Amino acid sequence: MSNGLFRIPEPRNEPVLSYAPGTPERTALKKRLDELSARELEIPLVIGGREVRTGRMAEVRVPHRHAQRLARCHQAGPAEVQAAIEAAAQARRTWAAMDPHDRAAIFLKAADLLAGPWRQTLNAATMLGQSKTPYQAEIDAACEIVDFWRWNPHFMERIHADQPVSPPGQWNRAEYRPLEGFVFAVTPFNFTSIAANLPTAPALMGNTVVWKPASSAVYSAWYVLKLLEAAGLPPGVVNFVPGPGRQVGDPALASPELAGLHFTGSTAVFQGMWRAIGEGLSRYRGYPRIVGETGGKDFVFVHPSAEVDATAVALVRGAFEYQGQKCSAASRAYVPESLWPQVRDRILAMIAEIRVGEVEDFSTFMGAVIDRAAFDSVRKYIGIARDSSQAKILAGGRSDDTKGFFIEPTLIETVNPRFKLMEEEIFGPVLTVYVYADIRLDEAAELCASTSPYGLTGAVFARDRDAIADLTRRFVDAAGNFYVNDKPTGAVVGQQPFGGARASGTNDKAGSMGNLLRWVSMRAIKETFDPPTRYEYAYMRDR
Ligand SMILES: NC(=O)c1ccc[n+]([C@@H]2O[C@H](COP(=O)([O-])OP(=O)(O)OC[C@H]3O[C@@H](n4cnc5c(N)ncnc54)[C@H](O)[C@@H]3O)[C@@H](O)[C@H]2O)c1
Ligand SMILES: N[C@@H](CCC=O)C(=O)O
Repeated sequence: MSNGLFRIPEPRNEPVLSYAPGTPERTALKKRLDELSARELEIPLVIGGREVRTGRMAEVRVPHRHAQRLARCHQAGPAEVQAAIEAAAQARRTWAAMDPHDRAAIFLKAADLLAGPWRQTLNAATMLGQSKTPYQAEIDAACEIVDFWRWNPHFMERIHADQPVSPPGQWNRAEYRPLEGFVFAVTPFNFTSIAANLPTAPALMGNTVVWKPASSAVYSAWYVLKLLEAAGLPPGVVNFVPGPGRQVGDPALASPELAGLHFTGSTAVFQGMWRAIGEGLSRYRGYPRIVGETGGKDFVFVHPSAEVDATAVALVRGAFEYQGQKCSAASRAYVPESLWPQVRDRILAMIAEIRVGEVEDFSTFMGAVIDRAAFDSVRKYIGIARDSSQAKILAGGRSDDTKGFFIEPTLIETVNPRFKLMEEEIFGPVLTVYVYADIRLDEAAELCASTSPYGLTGAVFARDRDAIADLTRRFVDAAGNFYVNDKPTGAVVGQQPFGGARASGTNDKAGSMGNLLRWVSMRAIKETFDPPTRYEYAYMRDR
């Protein structure tokens, strides 16, 4: 332990670079894209710091150019999961005992490496593997990961600083112990930052981790792991076991050593995992901590006092950036009929300009959706609108999978506020709008608050201050991240802690003290300096 009350450096958010023509970051990113694109990787498992090759292979392809194979990835199964659990147990002995400042230093160093020499590797890997544009990669794979790794040590310090009072004669202490067992981190395809944060937040708090990345994002996940190794993360702290969901998930959840699940992904998968833990409860040493951030059906509610241009831009960016594949994406909007013609025409004008294509072409605003399953699923939803008398496709709706999984930004108007596309998560570039009569605003707000089972993000556009206050109150349970006059995407660590309630998850807020508290188990220590030496109490003395 340290002989000093060390202070974690004050966190600050990593500035977002512009990649504008002529900037050094643009040149560096293009060079790195060329370098990564020129070679195919073979991605092994990494268990206890050793590379493991199973020979059972999955392919990683570029979503916007699916003829190109980026990598072949070895797949884990039950035997490798068991080996990863054992490696985590072995590493826990020294990692849990390590001074928290030393653990923090590893992640702070990783943050600096990423802000500097590793930045364009993670950005390029995310662009190629997940079809993100330079800006979308930068805010995710560079800035948000750096932010997680700078802010989490700060939050850890604040947790450790929270100590009980000590009356005279005693010293009371709170110790924030890591959980007794391993944490299973299961990460989604759509954010490299989530892939980086889910294993490392519990690790920072002294836990060791078995990490299952999403198969469709294993390419950038591999570089996250290599960066952590470069920053000095000891072997066995994070064990990397890519593979099919159930092949990896079932044995991990069945292990008596499971102490926590850190999940982000779809609601259905999370609910299945929760059930599996519940049904097997008696096998565990304790009660596994379950943290899961899941799906959304995020809304924009437009008040008649809203500013048209700001509303239209928020809808376009909120709905179509990263092809609508954000849990926070605007996918349903409620617009008053008095504003709709102007808002609609502004959106149509922007959609007409938007370029969809290969993200290495820096003039694109959108790339491809992640894979064929996503492509088929989004097309199915568009087909439902096309076939319905209750909906009209105002723009987009076409798709092309000849070279990549491209889907046009699609604007749909429906006359049914409970139309399927107003209720279900689509996870693609589809925005459905219900136009309400201005005099029926109350009813529209009630519909907006109650239509979907989710409660992740939502936004209100209004200039009228009373309306802002009123709608903020009405939507109190409808969104864990609520925006006023801003799009519902783009939360920043340390600024808007992220997560939703209802079917959207446990709302433990990634990148906050709340999340880190789930990975520790407090021990209260009381030390008495001059303990009593007689058993009687004072009131007994007149006997
Ligand atoms: N709320 C949030 O913060 C947030 C953030 C990002 C994504 N999401 C949600 O994630 C979803 C999109 O991501 P996705 O397509 O990667 O989600 P997904 O649920 O298909 O997969 C998530 C992870 O779970 C794994 N998995 C699937 N079945 C499993 C099983 N039976 N056992 C163990 N692991 C299993 C996958 O391989 C992947 O690693 C959307 O619903 C989106 O809203 C939510
Ligand atoms: N935190 C991200 C969304 C993550 C989910 O996909 C945002 O705020 O847009």
